[in-house]
Amino acid sequence: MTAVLSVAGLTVRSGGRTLVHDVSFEVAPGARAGLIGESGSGKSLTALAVTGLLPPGLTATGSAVLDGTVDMVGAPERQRIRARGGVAAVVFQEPLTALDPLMRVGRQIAEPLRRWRRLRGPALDTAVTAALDEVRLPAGAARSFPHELSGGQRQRVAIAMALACRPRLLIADEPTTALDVTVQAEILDLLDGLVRDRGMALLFITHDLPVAARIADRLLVMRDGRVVESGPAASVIGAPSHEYTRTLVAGARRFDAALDLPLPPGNSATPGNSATPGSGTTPGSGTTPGVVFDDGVRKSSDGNAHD
Ligand SMILES: Nc1ncnc2c1ncn2[C@@H]1O[C@H](COP(=O)(O)OP(=O)(O)OP(=O)(O)O)[C@@H](O)[C@H]1O
Repeated sequence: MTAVLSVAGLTVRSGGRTLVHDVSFEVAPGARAGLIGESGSGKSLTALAVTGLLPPGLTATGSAVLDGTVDMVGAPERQRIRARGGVAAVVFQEPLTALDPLMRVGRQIAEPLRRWRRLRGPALDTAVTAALDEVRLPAGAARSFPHELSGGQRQRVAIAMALACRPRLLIADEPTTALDVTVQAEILDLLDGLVRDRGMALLFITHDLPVAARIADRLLVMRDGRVVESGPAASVIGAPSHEYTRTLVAGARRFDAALDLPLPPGNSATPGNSATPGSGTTPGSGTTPGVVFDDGVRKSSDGNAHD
C-alpha cells in the first residue's frame, strides 16, 4: 500500500547550520505516528518541511512525498498548495495563527469548503453547520468572531477548517499544548475520534510522551534534529533502546507515579489538575492518556486499563 507520507533523507538547513538531519519515516494510510522530542529538537521544522511551509531562509533537501505523488520538498509551489489542501492538512499549537481575527468563524470554515469541495449556497451553509457539529460546536458558533471563543473552541474551529477538504493525512503540531489540562483531554479525544471515524492518517507532534502514547501507535523520537529511535509505541515506551528515550520514559513515569500519591486529608483537588503540567491527563475521566506499560496495555494513573 502506498504510504500517505514518505519522508526520505529530509534535511533542513539555515545558512550553514543543519537543523534537521537526514530524517526518514513513512506514515501508512490510517496509521498514527507520534513525533516526540524536547523543545528545539526539530519536530516543527520537520512538519513545516513536509507541508512545504518552511519559513524564508530555511532550505530543505531530501524528499517528503504525499500520497506517492507530490514531493513537498522539490515540487513546484502550485502542486504543493494543491497537495496541502487535498492530501494533508495541518493544525498548529496556536489556533489564532490559522484564524482571521476579523472574520466570523462560519465564513472561515466556509472558505475551504467552497474552495476544495466547490460548495455554494444552502449546501455550503449545511456543510458549515455539519463541520461545526463534527467538532462539537453549536451551529450558533458560526456567527462568532475568534476572540469571542475560548482557546479550546478556537482549536475546534481550526480542526474543522483542516478537515474541510477531507485530507487523508492530518498533521497536528502540539495542538493541545496551549490549552488547559481538561480542555487538552477533550481536544485529544475529539481528534482521536475524528481520525478513527474518517480512517485518516495522523502525524502528531508533541513534547509530551503520555499524550503521544495516548494517540499514536508508532513513535519517532527526535533529538537535536535527528530521529534517534522509532518503532511501535508499546516497544519504544516499554523497552526504549536509546538513552534519551529512556530519560523521557522515566520522566513520564515519575509524573504518573506522582499522581498515584494519596492526597492529604481534606484536599479535594483533582490530582490531574495539579501534578501533570502539560501531560493532558485527567484521571478518572475516561480520557486519561497514561503511559503504555510493558504489557502494551494503556493504563491511567488509577491503574485501570483504558482502550
Ligand atoms: N526560522 C528559523 N531560522 C533559524 N533557526 C530556526 C528557525 N526555526 C527554528 N529554528 C531552530 O531549529 C531548531 C529546531 O526547531 P523546531 O521549532 O523544529 O523545534 P521543535 O522540536 O519543534 O521545538 P518546539 O516544540 O519548541 O517548537 C531549533 O534550534 C530552532 O531554534
